[in-house]
Amino acid sequence: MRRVLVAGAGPVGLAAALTLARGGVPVTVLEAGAGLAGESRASTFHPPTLEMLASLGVLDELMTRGLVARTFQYRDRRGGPIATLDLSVLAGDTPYPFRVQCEQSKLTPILCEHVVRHGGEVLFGQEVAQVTALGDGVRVTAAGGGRFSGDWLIGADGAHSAVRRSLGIPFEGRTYPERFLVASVHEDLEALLPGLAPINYVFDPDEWLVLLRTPDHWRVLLPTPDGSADDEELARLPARLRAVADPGRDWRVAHASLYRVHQRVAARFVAGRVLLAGDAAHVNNPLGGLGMNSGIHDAVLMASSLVDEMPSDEARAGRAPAGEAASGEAASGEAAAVGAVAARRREVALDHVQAISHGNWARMRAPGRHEELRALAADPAAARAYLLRACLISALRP
Ligand SMILES: O=C(O)CCc1cccc(O)c1
Repeated sequence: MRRVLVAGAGPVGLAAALTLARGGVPVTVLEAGAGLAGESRASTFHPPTLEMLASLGVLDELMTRGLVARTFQYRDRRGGPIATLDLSVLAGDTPYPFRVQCEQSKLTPILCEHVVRHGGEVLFGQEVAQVTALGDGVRVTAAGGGRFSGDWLIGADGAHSAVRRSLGIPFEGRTYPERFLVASVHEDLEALLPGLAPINYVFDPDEWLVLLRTPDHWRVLLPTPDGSADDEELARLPARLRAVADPGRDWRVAHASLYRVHQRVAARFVAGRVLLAGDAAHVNNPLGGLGMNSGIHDAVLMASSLVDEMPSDEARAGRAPAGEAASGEAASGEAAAVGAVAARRREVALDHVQAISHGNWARMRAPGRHEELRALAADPAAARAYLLRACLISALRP
């Protein structure tokens, strides 16, 4: 047996699968849905993610579907622009000193096609029901009764991860007091609010918001108090949007959804020969666009460690001339190296992803930061230091 199983065919699971398939490791992706998910919350790709997608051979295809965003803006809801940060200050740090705005649902078909092209298997309608540890591997039982075995399993099956639940790994943290209402609209917001950047964080002590461009829409994120029915809040949406900018009629809303937002981190990202990646391992609020990006980083780094540590069948045969015992030692060495990567990813989730996204949420309503942000934007060295952290470049450096 030499195979890695991946639960979940979202951007995280498929990035892991493509890393494995390109590294010559046989991989099977088990996806509960009948096809790739069409819904798309994440919509921004940070520079280090672009570097990883380039090394996986899929960046050009993503770039043809997305928009390059070289700047983002902090604004005051009443006073307009405060400061525009320019990612060009990262030109010495990354070949991609910009963000790419593109819905995750445009990336997953590209990744899936490349996984299959590199010999990987993607099976739909296979919902993970149970995970069982075997001596040197793992067995997955699907809800329909199918059984799959592998040397390792990567659980990339989202915030409600069946893999994490099956292993009984706690997922503790907090739920934000407000719900997030996200509307995708067919309006030209640059005409309504001149000077907008492609990504705009609009501060206000009473009602902050985010305005961001995707290839197909502008998106508006409005925090929404708890305690009212979803229908009631969706009925209030036209008036709330007209209060942002008034075109003299209601905004054209393509779709809108209301959801709760959590900050949670799994107690462990590795248990035996099972790894957790992306939302299965950690969830955060969407401010700063860190969820999918850090999840892709988990996927590529964990899968790369498996490629490095899982010897080919030929190498394994050469490495273990003394039979079972030697092969067992080799296997425990693999597990230790992979476990160290998983442990580092948990530190990154806590010290970078959770800390930055929560700080972004706190800043949206906090008064009196305008001068500090203007000074930051005007000082290239300070802006670089800030953006290295905000774009998760620092999180990947030793
Ligand atoms: O900060 C970002 O780039 C993403 C913010 C965001 C907010 C709401 C929905 C969403 O898709 C992204």
